[in-house]
Amino acid sequence: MAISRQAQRTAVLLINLGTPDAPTAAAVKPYLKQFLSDPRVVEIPKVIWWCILNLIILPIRSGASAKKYASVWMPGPDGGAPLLVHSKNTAKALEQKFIAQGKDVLVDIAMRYGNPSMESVLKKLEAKGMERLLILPLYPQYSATTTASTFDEVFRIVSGWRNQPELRLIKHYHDHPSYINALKEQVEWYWQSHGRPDFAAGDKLLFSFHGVPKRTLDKGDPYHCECHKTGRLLREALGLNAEQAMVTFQSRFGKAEWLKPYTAPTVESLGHQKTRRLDIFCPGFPADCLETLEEIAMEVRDEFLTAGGGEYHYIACLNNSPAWISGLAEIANDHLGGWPQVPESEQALALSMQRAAALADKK
Ligand SMILES: C=CC1=C(C)c2cc3[nH]c(cc4nc(cc5[nH]c(cc1n2)c(C)c5CCC(=O)O)C(CCC(=O)O)=C4C)c(C)c3C=C
Ligand SMILES: [Fe+2]
Ligand SMILES: [Fe+2]
Repeated sequence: MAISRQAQRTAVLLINLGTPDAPTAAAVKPYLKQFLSDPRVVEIPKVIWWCILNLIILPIRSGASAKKYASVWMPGPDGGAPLLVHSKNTAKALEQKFIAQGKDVLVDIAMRYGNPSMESVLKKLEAKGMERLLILPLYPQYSATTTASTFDEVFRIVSGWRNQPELRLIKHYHDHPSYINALKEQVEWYWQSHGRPDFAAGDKLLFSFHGVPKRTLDKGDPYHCECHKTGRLLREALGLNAEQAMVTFQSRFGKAEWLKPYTAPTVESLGHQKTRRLDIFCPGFPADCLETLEEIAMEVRDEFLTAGGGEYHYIACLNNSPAWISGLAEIANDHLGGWPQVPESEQALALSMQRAAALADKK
């Protein structure tokens, strides 16, 4: 099919990790298989890992994970996997933000694993006349396991195209003032309605980031440093010290050593110490997902309470918070600068079509 390039449009593509299509073992299995077969994610020799994955992990984990997904699945016609629902809402809100700023930018969301696949969304954008493409991974901290894998997949897909778009990539924004400000506002917004912890009385705030194997740090992956920088900047923005607000790493997978301190044992030990109140926030996850809603808000909560801890407060991820949507627009705008603008008449036409489509969506 011949695709019109007359529109010369710029697109911002948000990319998140991915999630199964349904909370069932049958749907979780292919998603996990695609995810865990990525050599950027699991760096174990191919043949050995193929056997472990297909003969042990997938048969056992698919069913167990499906039950966990079922416990957080969002109901209703706009429901589904939380990661997808929140990421889609973020893309819609960002598109609205650009329209309000008078910018003609296409915005969409794709998943690295599962659906909507990066390939299908890129094809859709190509059909809409995309000529310039900004990749914005929903990973504020760079890691080869996530960001690099996403970039690899973009290159792989467009390498097959005859007419390629101009391409820009956002590597990280772990210390971007707009991101830090959105995190700070999210924590303070929670405290406005649930009271602020009494840090002088020993209450704690914990920043839990997704873990990665320690050997990735030894090999030079900057993820660990970037998580700590985010943690420090957020702590300073909230006026707290390193004892009051700690950084930990969650979601350990397998037997190898991962980044420490681990979230669950830290929380358990705070429970044993009879910590009066523990607030926990996941700054590295822009969207709530299985790892935050099930692991942190349910499993780790139980461990804290069982160990003898007092109040446990889970602070939701940024999701669609106004400060985050403004922050994302600023992060994107920093990288869109200098790209040729479409002629004004074309831009006005594209914008009015976009507005009409947005209005039709609302109805
Ligand atoms: C080898 C294993 C894994 C690495 C390395 C890893 C890195 C990593 N992951 C995220 C973000 C997310 N991970 C999520 C789920 C998830 N992660 C792993 C394993 C590794 N992650 C597994 C097996 C799963 C699936 C769930 C399970 O079966 O327990 C999610 C949530 C997905 C959802 O559907 O809600 C996110 C988000 C980051 C940021 C990261 C490295 C920096
Ligand atoms: Fe993960
Ligand atoms: Fe988990």
